[in-house]
Amino acid sequence: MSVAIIDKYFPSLTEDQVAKFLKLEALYKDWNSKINVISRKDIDELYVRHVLHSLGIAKVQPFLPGSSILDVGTGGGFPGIPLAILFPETQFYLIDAIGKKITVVNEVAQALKLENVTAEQIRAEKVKSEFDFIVSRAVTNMPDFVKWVKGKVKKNSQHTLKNGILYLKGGDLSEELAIYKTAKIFNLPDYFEEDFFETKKVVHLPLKYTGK
Ligand SMILES: C[S@@+](CC[C@H](N)C(=O)[O-])C[C@H]1O[C@@H](n2cnc3c(N)ncnc32)[C@H](O)[C@@H]1O
Repeated sequence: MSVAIIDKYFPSLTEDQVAKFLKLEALYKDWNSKINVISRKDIDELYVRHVLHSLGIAKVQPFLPGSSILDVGTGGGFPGIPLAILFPETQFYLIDAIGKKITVVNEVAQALKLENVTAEQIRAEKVKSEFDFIVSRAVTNMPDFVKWVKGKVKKNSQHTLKNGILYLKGGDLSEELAIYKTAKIFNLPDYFEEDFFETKKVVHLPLKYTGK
């Protein structure tokens, strides 16, 4: 399936954004042959399985210009790169524990002239700054994730949600979140279970992490 599928769900893209999305396929096919960042069986479905899936976050939370987003465990740049194309005036900080993956992210960001992307090899636990939002996809279970990102969401964000994490993940989230019912870390049941666009996957997006 081609880049046209993005236009179906995001019809107001500029020519520059369409051109950037279009370039992703060749870039990732080339980089994936050198450093494996996307599973081989998925690379032909890049736009649906990776790009649109990442953009599911935009459906729930459009980011404001000037806001800052941390992408934890970005791998080859998901969801950070597609979101950075969609929100060119939002600053994205993409991190991963593995240096080779950050090499791919930097090369892709440079090829696309994405000036709103900074990428670094660093473990999530070591990040010191605070962000308006933390995004992530398929990295770890919720309890570990919460430990890593605790204290990294701004208390007074300009966003209506105030602060939050948007984590695309599968698995039985109700079980993983059960321990938070008493801790009140999440305002349950404030999380989404949706089949975004044509990804044919149910993903969970926990919202309104209170950061306490
Ligand atoms: C399954 S991959 C997912 C990559 C990407 N988010 C995606 O959806 O394609 C998980 C990634 O998380 C990274 N990771 C695991 N633990 C991490 C940590 N503590 N800090 C930063 N990155 C981590 C791994 O190196 C790996 O690249």
